[in-house]
Amino acid sequence: ETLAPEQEPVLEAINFCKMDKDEKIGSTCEITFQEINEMNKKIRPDVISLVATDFFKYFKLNLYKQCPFWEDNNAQCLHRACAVDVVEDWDSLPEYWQPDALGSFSNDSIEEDSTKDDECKFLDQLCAGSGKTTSSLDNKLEDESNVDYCDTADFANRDSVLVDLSANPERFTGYGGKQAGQVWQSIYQDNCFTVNEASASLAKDVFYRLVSGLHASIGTHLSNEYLNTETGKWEPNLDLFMARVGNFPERVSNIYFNYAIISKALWKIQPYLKNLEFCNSYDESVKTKIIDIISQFDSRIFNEDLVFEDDLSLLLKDEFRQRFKNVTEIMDCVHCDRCRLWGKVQTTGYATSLKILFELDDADEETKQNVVDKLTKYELIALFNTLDRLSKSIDSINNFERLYNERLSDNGSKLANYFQMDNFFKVVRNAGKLISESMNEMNKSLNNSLNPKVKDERPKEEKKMNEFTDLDMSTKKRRVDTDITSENRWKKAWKHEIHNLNEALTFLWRSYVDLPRNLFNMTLSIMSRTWNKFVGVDNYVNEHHNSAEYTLDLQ
Ligand SMILES: Cc1cc2nc3c(=O)[nH]c(=O)nc-3n(C[C@H](O)[C@H](O)[C@H](O)COP(=O)(O)OP(=O)(O)OC[C@H]3O[C@@H](n4cnc5c(N)ncnc54)[C@H](O)[C@@H]3O)c2cc1C
Repeated sequence: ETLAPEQEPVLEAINFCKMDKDEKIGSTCEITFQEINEMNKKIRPDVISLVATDFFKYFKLNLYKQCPFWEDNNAQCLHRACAVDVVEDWDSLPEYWQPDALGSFSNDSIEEDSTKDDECKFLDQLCAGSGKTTSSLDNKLEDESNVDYCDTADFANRDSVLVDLSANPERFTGYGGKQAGQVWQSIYQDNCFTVNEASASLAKDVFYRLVSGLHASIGTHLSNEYLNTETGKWEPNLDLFMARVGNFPERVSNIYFNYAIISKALWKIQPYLKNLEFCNSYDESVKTKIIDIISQFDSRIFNEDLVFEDDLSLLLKDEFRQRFKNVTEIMDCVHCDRCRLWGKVQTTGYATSLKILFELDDADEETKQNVVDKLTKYELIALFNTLDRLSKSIDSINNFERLYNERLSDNGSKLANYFQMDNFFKVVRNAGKLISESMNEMNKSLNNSLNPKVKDERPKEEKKMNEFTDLDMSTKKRRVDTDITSENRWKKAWKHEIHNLNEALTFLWRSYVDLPRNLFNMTLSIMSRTWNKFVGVDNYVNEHHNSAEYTLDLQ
């Protein structure tokens, strides 16, 4: 789509998130970026307090599972930041978590009853007698269903550990390099559907956006909580965010897209949540929070009916489900435990939302209720924690916007005129490729001029594009001129000439000043050479480099 002429000056003034806040976030979503920003502001406090409750802050995973897809040499990320603190110190838990308060529960009984989900029992006790959630978990573990988008049997594995998510925040760990790249590459490769390409295209698009949105959300968190080695504090790193996410509007928009997916899934199960009983003492407040959050959502946010609407739908849906299941299992190939933990939480959250979105519709009311009742508590925990991750990502993106503008105004340069607050999200309609390419280049030169230390990953990204051939990424144009305006070009040329003139005059001046010394050195050298010749010895006086010699620095 081409731009209306009156928009062009505004578009020239865009910085990294080249999206119009008033644009819709995708063809399957009747909602704009701005509407999601506003929605998120309203729910954020409730989401924060919900995931901090005892029901939602624990998750279970198997940290020792082998990578099922390729030969893994069991290497581990050994940074402290990669580690996960599992729940071992039971004494540190609040009173209502203690074995006494939980009746018959004890560590001995855990070891004896190894056929069941031990720590699940621990959680189940919290909701003792509360019916649905507890019993549905048990049912679920026995009932091998074919509507799952992730492997829920993992939650019943006796090697699994219970983890307090609030004690293991998702942040920068230092994990990366070839191994992390291999995991991402294989996740993106799962996007290659074999069924009829045309009918697969929308599903493929949804799949790609889900994965890319997850990737971008992780990138946002690791940039938002980055260890500043000078202060020892975890703080936002704007440059890192720009390099990983901010300079790629598509990635930012995929975070919003994932937000739409999760919130539509929650919107859809709202009528069937009545049977869920969380925990006696928290039941009411937890439920109230959930209802308050979901009541802010809007059914227009995502239209799942469009994704699998033609004849090939069933086949495609099966393939989609299996491929997404693979994505959740690839998490077992992640060498950094902390990253694996959050990767599992989020892929389980997405898998749960896909199950709700794509498996709930054809059923009658009773069957729908049954599907919701059968959600395991870990699926619910993952679903709400994934909402929290996305909600925090969106919050952080808005904060990075503020930091970016602050930096621009600190520089006090004329460039600030190009980046007014309102322009942050202004977009190139439908992210027209040509414009976005030139904007990327402009951002690059701006970043460099704002902060010479800015780490620009562009060449690396370009290099890696060969490895990620399935990714739909535009090829970057070679930069011809890094100046932004013709005014700047004249300024630069003027400075350049003045510098050269200065160099020439200094050179002349130094030649006159150095003349007597140079004449003396020359005479001495000729005399010594003549004397050596006269007495018949080799010439041992070599010309030596004069440190005082002035070199020209012409540009
Ligand atoms: C499951 C998982 C969880 C992780 N969790 C954490 C964590 O909690 N903390 C932490 O510090 N690190 C985490 N990492 C590592 C992190 O994601 C990066 O892999 C790492 O920081 C190295 O980044 P990179 O710049 O080399 O490129 P990577 O992020 O590894 O990306 C590889 C390539 O993918 C493409 N790409 C990048 N982002 C996107 C996107 N959003 N959409 C489409 N394509 C994209 C680019 O071509 C890029 O070169 C995790 C990795 C994985 C696989």
